[in-house]
Amino acid sequence: MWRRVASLSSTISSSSRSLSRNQAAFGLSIRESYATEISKPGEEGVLRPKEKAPFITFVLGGPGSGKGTQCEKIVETFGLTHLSAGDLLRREIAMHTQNGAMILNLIKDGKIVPSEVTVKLLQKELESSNSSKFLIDGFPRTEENRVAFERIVGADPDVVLFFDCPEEEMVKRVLNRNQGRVDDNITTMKKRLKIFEALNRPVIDYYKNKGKLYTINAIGTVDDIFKQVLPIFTPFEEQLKQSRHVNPKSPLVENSS
Ligand SMILES: Nc1ncnc2c1ncn2[C@@H]1O[C@H](COP(=O)(O)OP(=O)(O)O)[C@@H](O)[C@H]1O
Ligand SMILES: O=c1ccn([C@@H]2O[C@H](COP(=O)(O)OP(=O)(O)O)[C@@H](O)[C@H]2O)c(=O)[nH]1
Ligand SMILES: [Mg+2]
Repeated sequence: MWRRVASLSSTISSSSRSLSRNQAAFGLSIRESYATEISKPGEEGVLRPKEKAPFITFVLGGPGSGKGTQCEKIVETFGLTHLSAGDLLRREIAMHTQNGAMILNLIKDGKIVPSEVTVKLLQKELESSNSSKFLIDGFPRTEENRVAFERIVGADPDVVLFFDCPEEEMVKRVLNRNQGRVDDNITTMKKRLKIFEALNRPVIDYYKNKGKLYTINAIGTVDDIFKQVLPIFTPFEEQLKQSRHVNPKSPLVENSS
């Protein structure tokens, strides 16, 4: 669904001037204009509503706060498609792509990869997916990331989760993670915590001010924490039920028996 809509993005950017005119004329935002179909011959200048924008959840929290772990539970229960920005970047390293070496150096040093690189990777995944409900894990890390996503993808999150965890706990978890990650060591972890406070906090505050932020106390067992996550999605029940990838065991799927 999203792929079909987003494939219009090249048409849109190549005719941005006429699009702005159309947007102005119809009072449409970029997000809404992605959800329209360009008119057929004989219907010039008419933008007809076509597809709904995707349901997007951003998952924020410091390193080791449990984002990835809770994302797995959310996917299992609600069938959203999980896109981990960190995993996409690590895949670039593993595949030795053009940006692979640069990404590796930044991750080793706990620094943030240029927004354009990360947003393009996310955009590719969003466009090639048949899903219309996404969990974007570990992104946006900075205000610049947030603005770049808005500009390039042209979508806003419906929900922003923030896993709030004390630093000592995050350090303990990261040092015990055991996934062989180049950044799971005390030196890089200290840098990552500083970068989280300096660059990710403003993003968290931004969504708080927009009324989209859901703060979760990330201390406790995985299941206890998930109990706080579950009700956040209840108001979105109808939208999530329409997902093609929804897990049949999801509490949001009506029992047919
Ligand atoms: N509630 C929890 N209590 C204890 N350990 C946890 C909890 N949630 C996750 N972990 C563990 O902590 C480590 C970091 O979790 P992860 O989900 O990878 O965090 P993040 O994606 O935020 O860095 C992993 O080894 C994970 O198994
Ligand atoms: O949008 C992103 C996501 C991740 N990273 C880099 O990838 C690392 C690991 O991110 P991930 O989300 O996998 O780490 P987690 O918070 O889950 O431990 C970060 O420290 C950054 O160096 C980045 O630059 N931009
Ligand atoms: Mg993670």
